Order: sequence, then C-alpha cells, then structure tokens
Amino acid sequence: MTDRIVSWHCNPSVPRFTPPPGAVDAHCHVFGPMAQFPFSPKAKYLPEDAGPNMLFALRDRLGFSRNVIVQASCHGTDNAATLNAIAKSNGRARGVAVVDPAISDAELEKLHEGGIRGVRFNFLKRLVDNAPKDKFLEVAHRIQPFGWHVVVYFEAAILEEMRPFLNAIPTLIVIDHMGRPDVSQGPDGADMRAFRSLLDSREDIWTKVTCPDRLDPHGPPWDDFACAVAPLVADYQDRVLWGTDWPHPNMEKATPDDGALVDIIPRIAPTADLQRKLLIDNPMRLYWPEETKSSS
Ligand SMILES: O=C(O)c1cc(C(=O)O)oc(=O)c1
Repeated sequence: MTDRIVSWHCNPSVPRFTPPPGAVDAHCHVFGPMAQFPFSPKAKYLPEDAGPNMLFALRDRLGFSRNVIVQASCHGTDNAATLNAIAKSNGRARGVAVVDPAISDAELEKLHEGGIRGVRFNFLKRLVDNAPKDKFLEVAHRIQPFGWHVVVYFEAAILEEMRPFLNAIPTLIVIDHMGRPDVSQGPDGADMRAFRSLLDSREDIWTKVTCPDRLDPHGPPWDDFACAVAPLVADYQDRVLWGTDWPHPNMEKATPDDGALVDIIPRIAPTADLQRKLLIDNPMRLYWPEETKSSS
C-alpha cells in the first residue's frame, strides 16, 4: 500500500440550508485513528486519520445533532474504531457494523451494547474481496432477535442478480446510495426505474439518498442528482435517509464540500414535512426507536 490519502474537504463551507433541530447524518464513517485502530490488511485504500473529534466538529458545523456511523471497508470486520466513535458521542451516534459471518452471539450482543443497530453487506468488488451471499443470509437471520436491519451496498449493474438475495433477507433492508444509479439518465431513466421496481417489491426496503458527488458525472451543483432524486424522495418519503458520507472514501480526486452537500437537501426534499421525515423521523425510527415509541 502506498501513501495515505485525504478524501475529505479540509475547510467545508457552512451550509445555507439549516437542518431542523435533531437532524441525523445517517451515513458517515470514521478512519482510525490508525495508531489506536489499525486498518485491515485487506483494505483497498489507506486513508489519513479521520476520527470521532473531526466527525463531531463537522456535525456541529453543518448543523446536525446525531450521526449514524457505518463501518468503512478499510477497517474490515474489526468494528473497534466505529465503536470508539459511538462511545465518545454522548449518545449522539449509533452505528452499522461489518461482521465476520463466524461472529458469536456474545459478540453480536456486545456490538448491540456498543450502539450497533445494523450490519452492512458490501458487494463492490473494488472494496471487498468476496461477498458470500449464503453466509450473509445466515447473519441476517441471526441479527433478527436484536431488531437490527441489513444495509446493502451494490451497483446498478447487478441489481437484477441481487433480487433473490434481497428477497430472502428477513429483516428491513437499507440500500446504500440507491444502488448507485446513473442519475444523468434522469428520474425516469432505466436505472431509476429498476430501482423503483425494487422498492415496490417490498415495503421494508429503504434507501439512502446520498452521494451526489459519487453519482452525478457533471459535478457540483449536482443538478442531475437533484432532478433524478427529488421525485424518489417524494414518492418513498417514509423510507429515505440522508447522510454526508464523510470522510468520502476514495473521493480524494474530487473531495466534495460538505456544506454544499447539505445544500442539496432542500432541492431533493423541498418541504419542511419531507425534510423532517428524511432527517429526523425516518433515521430515528431505525436507530433510536426507543425515543420515538412514546410519541407514535
Ligand atoms: O464508494 C465507495 O468507495 C465507498 C466506500 C465505502 C467504504 O469503504 O466503506 O463506503 C461507502 O459508503 C462508499
């Protein structure tokens, strides 16, 4: 592995859009710090440290209240860095783990106590060496008693071949970054139509309307993303999540300005009602359900 990379903006702007109080950044990661939490020997990229203090400073700068920290592939199946960040958050972060399918029930229990509420299955060949569907399904069954959900990351090209696997998952499913559609095809393009058909196949498939920087080939201000994604948010408003994706793994050649990313929110969720669902109600139901039960 060569030099460590910096994939985030070093001086992000303060957004013009003010998130509603209690807003959740429901997709972000931490890297290290490496001296305490070494990266996996199988990591496909080696980043500089982007630890909890940096994440919480960004949360405050952007006007968010909470984070959902998704275990990044560079940390493999050792969730210590993610758990460390959650522990340092004063209850303002929860997480999604990546686990070795051989994990014991006692270890799953420990992850739950540490604030983990889901497991991630990653199918991107550039990020992981293998993605054993049969083992993942076993894990999906074993997490059911904890009330966790499954987060799946795949690309649009394999959506159809993913269907039987997704159908067999017994828990709620969240699809990362909408399964990476080509947003330049527009809201009615082939990729968006296929993705909508997947959402229509099960009411408990949710998605993250994230990563304009990864998905919009024309770059900021990400007009193609806004145009393709706004109708999706309106039509599936009770099952969409939003996140920064900070520290933007592998985006070192085009690090997005996090303030500008936040400013896309009112373009994809134009009303206060949609913004509250996207940024508060939906993520709270998944990650802090105990705080929402009394009011529902
Ligand atoms: O597209 C990516 O490179 C990417 C990588 C990771 C990770 O390394 O975990 O997470 C993401 O959400 C996106």
